[in-house]
Amino acid sequence: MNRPLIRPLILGLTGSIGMGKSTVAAMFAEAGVPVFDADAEVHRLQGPGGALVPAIEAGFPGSTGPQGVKRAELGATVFADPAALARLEAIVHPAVQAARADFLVAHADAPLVVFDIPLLFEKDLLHEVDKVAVVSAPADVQAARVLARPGMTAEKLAAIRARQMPDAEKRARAHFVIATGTSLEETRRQVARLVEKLRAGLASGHAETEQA
Ligand SMILES: CC(C)(COP(=O)(O)OP(=O)(O)OC[C@H]1O[C@@H](n2cnc3c(N)ncnc32)[C@H](O)[C@@H]1O)[C@@H](O)C(=O)NCCC(=O)NCCS
Ligand SMILES: Nc1ncnc2c1ncn2[C@@H]1O[C@H](COP(=O)(O)OP(=O)(O)OP(=O)(O)O)[C@@H](O)[C@H]1O
Repeated sequence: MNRPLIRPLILGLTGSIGMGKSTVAAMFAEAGVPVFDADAEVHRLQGPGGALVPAIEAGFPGSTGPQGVKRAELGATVFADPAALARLEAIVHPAVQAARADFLVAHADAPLVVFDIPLLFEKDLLHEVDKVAVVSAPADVQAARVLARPGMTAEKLAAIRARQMPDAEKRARAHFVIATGTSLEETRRQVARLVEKLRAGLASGHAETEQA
């Protein structure tokens, strides 16, 4: 990716389904840190009039309509067929990467930015970031949060978990772990401490694992 010579420190934020990544990303934004939301970007690119709609229609005829990509239908196709998923990713990922590069240029003066990337580890995107923070909560808390969502079932959750790297492995690979099984206030304090530390340039260059 083309980066400006002087650029912000890039903190990759990731975590498995229901771990609280979106909530924590909002806490970084509240603390004044620019946040790039990969999922939101994909939704924009695939939404009504989205830049990727024609290419996705060409690759997957019938998968789009006036509202852009019919995500649930396309998901049913590609999640059952790894070759189809790879074809979709080959359309989507370069566009997201370009949007990230633009975001970095737009925030070149910030000391710190966050790239919120749900599948950071799974899609091998470590080279896009300088440090990685993983949001994590106990498995029972994760399951309770996800199963409370409309339309979610234990079977769907199991299928999604099977496509994601286990939480313990993510934590082992992270530079920082942000615990979200606690109160929102405690998590907000962890985020504030981490922001302060990274902004101050105190984070060592080592791949240490620590609580934020
Ligand atoms: C296939 C699509 C349209 C389905 O959309 P839908 O809203 O139904 O599902 P959603 O995006 O919420 O994904 C559901 C779950 O599937 C998993 N998942 C999504 N994309 C991928 C992928 N490329 N590889 C593996 N798992 C994936 C995630 O763990 C997620 O929790 C959409 O997921 C998509 O366009 N994926 C390809 C782009 C991509 O890689 N996105 C990930 C963020 S960059
Ligand atoms: N300490 C905490 N930190 C973060 N979230 C918390 C905390 N305590 C409770 N929650 C709740 O847990 C839920 C987490 O949902 P959120 O959408 O942030 O997760 P996510 O990991 O982004 O999910 P997904 O990957 O499925 O999009 C929210 O309803 C949030 O209010």
